[in-house]
Amino acid sequence: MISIHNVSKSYHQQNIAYQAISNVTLNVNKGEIHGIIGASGAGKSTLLRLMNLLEVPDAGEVLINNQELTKLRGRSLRKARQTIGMIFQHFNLVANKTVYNNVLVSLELANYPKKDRRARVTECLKFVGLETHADKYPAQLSGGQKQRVAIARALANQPEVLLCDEPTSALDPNTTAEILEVLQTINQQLGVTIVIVSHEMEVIKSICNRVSVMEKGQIFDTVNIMPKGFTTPDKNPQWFVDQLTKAGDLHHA
Ligand SMILES: Nc1ncnc2c1ncn2[C@@H]1O[C@H](COP(=O)(O)OP(=O)(O)OP(=O)(O)O)[C@@H](O)[C@H]1O
Repeated sequence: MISIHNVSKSYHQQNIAYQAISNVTLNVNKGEIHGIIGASGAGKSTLLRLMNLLEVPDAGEVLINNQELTKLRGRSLRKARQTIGMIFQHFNLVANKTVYNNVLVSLELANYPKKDRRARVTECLKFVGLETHADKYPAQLSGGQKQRVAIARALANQPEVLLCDEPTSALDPNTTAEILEVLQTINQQLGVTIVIVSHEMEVIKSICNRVSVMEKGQIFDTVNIMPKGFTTPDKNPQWFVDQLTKAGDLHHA
């Protein structure tokens, strides 16, 4: 599905080159949820951004469905990129557009048939459970709801791959579980291949079936794992109290 061959990427700052990715080769198989984990600065986000050419590699090849992205330019690159959706830690929504229009933008950019746009936006918002929030603005939403809008926007053009850059790192544990559940449903019901970068071990262990561990711009190892699932979100205030007091080292005021 995604093949990265001998890819390298360096950043240049004040004439000093920093090698963020060194000669990485990686295959992400169709239908899997592939995690990328490692210490801060290991190169996780850079590797993810190389997969849709948000970062252009200095060397090596990036292929999606055997099509070499690194050889495409202009219109054909834009078309190939439509098979890849992406979501981010801080959602990247347009603040002065409604939820509906945030999703619509991605259809407009892809020249989606005009007559079908309304139905497609509504379908995507329904999928993430936000159809009643279409006229709200991002500032009126919770973090989890913002990430759902970003997911709806990423799904609008029916991508085959969804790249997720720290998708839950700005969210509390309960909202994290809700978003992981949405991602798992996208994988299972829509057959979308998912690549998820996270520094949170629990997040990676919960839904991934293959994980690459990065260190200093390289892949240290790739392992197959059995996703261990996530606990159902519990919003009951007593649950928070129990979590705080169960170790016995805190007392009620
Ligand atoms: N646009 C940039 N310009 C200069 N250096 C960059 C840029 N983006 C990343 N880097 C550097 O490349 C290295 C890898 O960064 P990257 O964000 O890919 O790591 P990461 O593993 O995702 O880290 P984190 O978990 O902290 O986000 C870091 O040392 C970072 O400072």
